[in-house]
Amino acid sequence: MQKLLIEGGHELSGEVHISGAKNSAVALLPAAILADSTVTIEGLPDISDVDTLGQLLEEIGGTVSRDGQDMTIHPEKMIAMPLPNGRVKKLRASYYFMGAMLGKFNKAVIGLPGGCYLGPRPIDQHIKGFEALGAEVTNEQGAIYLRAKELRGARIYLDVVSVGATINIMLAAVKAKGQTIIENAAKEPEIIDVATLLTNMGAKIKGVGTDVIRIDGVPSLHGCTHTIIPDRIEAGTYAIAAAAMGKEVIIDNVIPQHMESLIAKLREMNVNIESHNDQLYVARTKSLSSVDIKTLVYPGFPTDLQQPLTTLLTQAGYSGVIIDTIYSARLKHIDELRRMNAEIKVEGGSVIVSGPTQLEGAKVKASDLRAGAALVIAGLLANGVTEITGLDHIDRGYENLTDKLSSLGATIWREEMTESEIYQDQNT
Ligand SMILES: CC(=O)N[C@H]1[C@@H](OP(=O)(O)OP(=O)(O)OC[C@H]2O[C@@H](n3ccc(=O)[nH]c3=O)[C@H](O)[C@@H]2O)O[C@H](CO)[C@@H](O)[C@@H]1O
Ligand SMILES: C=C(OP(=O)(O)O)C(=O)O
Repeated sequence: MQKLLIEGGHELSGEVHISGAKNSAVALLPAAILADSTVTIEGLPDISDVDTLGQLLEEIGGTVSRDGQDMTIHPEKMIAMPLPNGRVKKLRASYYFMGAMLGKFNKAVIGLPGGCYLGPRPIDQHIKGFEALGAEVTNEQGAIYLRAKELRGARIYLDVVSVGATINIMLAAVKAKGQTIIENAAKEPEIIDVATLLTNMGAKIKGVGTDVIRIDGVPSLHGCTHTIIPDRIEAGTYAIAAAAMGKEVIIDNVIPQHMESLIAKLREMNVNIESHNDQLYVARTKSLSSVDIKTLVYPGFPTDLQQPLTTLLTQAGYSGVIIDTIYSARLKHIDELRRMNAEIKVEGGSVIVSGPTQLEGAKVKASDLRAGAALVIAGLLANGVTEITGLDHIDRGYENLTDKLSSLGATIWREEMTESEIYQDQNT
């Protein structure tokens, strides 16, 4: 087990290349199950979620080969292997095996997913969708059992705008008989990416990127090659790091239109940020202004950048208020930031961050992926050395974080933990 060490106070400059989007990757790979022939996904990020999904595809009989950022999946010999336990618990997106296997085999057994703890993360809307398509769904000892004689298109209104439910219902519906209409669908760019793959596989999908998606079922889907979109959350994390410590940072391989809410907020904070083609240019300014932030579904401010932005707000004058309307309990970074001298209060559903504050290096723990990102940015800002544990979370979503930040001039490295450090870490 390793820990991450950061000696703070070093300016960032240079160029960082953004990897493929985690939240697309984790849906594109299960989507390959639906094809009858070979699917290649190009530009995948080198993160543990992708490794785990590759292994799960092999568990159900797929042949999977990896060539750098590309993964080729041969689905011909896949079977409806039950996956009630094991790897499915390591990540959130294993829930996409429900929709994809139901769509392909009319049955699936998938253990309830893991992933970041952000407060309760129900999947009732996914299940409502599967049932509307004709599946019988039961929860037996922590695994979801899905069975259908045949899937038939249906009109499904999502009570909550959900990325996972929108994609999962698309996966289950693309081969169902007749038309499926998803109303109050989510509009995230990753959903469009998945629909693009499915369309290239032969699916008939209209309206993606709006809140009504229409799917006309087709009897079979074929293989294809698909290139993933860049990760707007990884790009946003580097943009926030550059706003904190950047002399001049170029963030390469981004779609700026996917990042408008963040760019607007950073400008409101007085950060120097410009976009040009597929690059962002970011530099810190002498004084940052506080802003208030409310996370919303896309195109609103993403909940996945709420925690990193909290760190930046500790550097801004006066007080900024953050309200996470998607995951109100996504707050586990706060105590850790307080250990580093941050002044943060939680009142009702509001997080009030005061600043500017000189952060101090400390031993802290990443309780989830973006809490980890928030702590890394705090480490870049802090006096002295910050030690971060809980790297398994960070490794789920950030490719080569240490190398990417080192190449920008950060002093950051990983070290093996001693047995007593591991013991202490596991008991705190
Ligand atoms: C793998 C992946 O893509 N993860 C992303 C995805 O998670 P995920 O797909 O799990 O998040 P959702 O969009 O489904 O969740 C949005 C909100 O809907 C609620 N909800 C969701 C489903 C459901 O059946 N019932 C229900 O009540 C959730 O509790 C949450 O409050 O979108 C989140 C919101 O942008 C991001 O933080 C995650 O990074
Ligand atoms: C919450 C996240 O991921 P997951 O849904 O995979 O847990 C995230 O990417 O910030």
